[in-house]
Amino acid sequence: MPLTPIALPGADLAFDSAWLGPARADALFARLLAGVEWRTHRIRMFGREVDSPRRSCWIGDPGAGYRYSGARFEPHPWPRALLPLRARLRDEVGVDFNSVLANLYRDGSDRMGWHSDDEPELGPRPCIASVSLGAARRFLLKHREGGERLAVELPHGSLLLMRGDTQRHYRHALPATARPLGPRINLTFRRVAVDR
Ligand SMILES: O=C(O)CCC(=O)C(=O)O
Ligand SMILES: [Fe+2]
Repeated sequence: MPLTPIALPGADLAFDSAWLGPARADALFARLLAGVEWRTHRIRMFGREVDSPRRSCWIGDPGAGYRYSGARFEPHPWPRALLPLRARLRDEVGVDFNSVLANLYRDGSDRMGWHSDDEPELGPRPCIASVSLGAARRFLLKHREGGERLAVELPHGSLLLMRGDTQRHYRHALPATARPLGPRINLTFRRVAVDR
């Protein structure tokens, strides 16, 4: 299936609901679930440090680190299973992503609050490629000032691209759901400035 634009004023979104076929998506999900060093990260909420309501792992090239509470952390090395995705995204999207934030939502109560991916090391108009595996969840976007809102269901094997001014104008979130759901893995491929 091709990447298809999703119309949303001030954003630049493209979506493929079946970027990975079911067999590939199943295999990748199983390998990442078992093979990634999933950890509960500490995040700042309302000025306090709390456990994030999900498991995560930063993955990337040496030096493509991430900043947290003033410190810079080295990412985990790329699992072999992710290298074909990186190469395919380079070909199809034209971006050589050098890092990935992997998130594991163990069930419907795991979630991610409203935020923009607007860290300075991503640059002013970042391209972020979001691959989803496992249970389908609702992804929300909300304009910072205007009333525009969008909900997209992200199924197993889907790819959502956020480009251009999307992060500048919009926040996004993955809300909890009361529906009984199995685990979901999300991979956000990013290109960060390398600290060398
Ligand atoms: O799980 C998702 O679909 C969103 C993840 C996200 O927004 C992020 O990693 O910054
Ligand atoms: Fe995000």
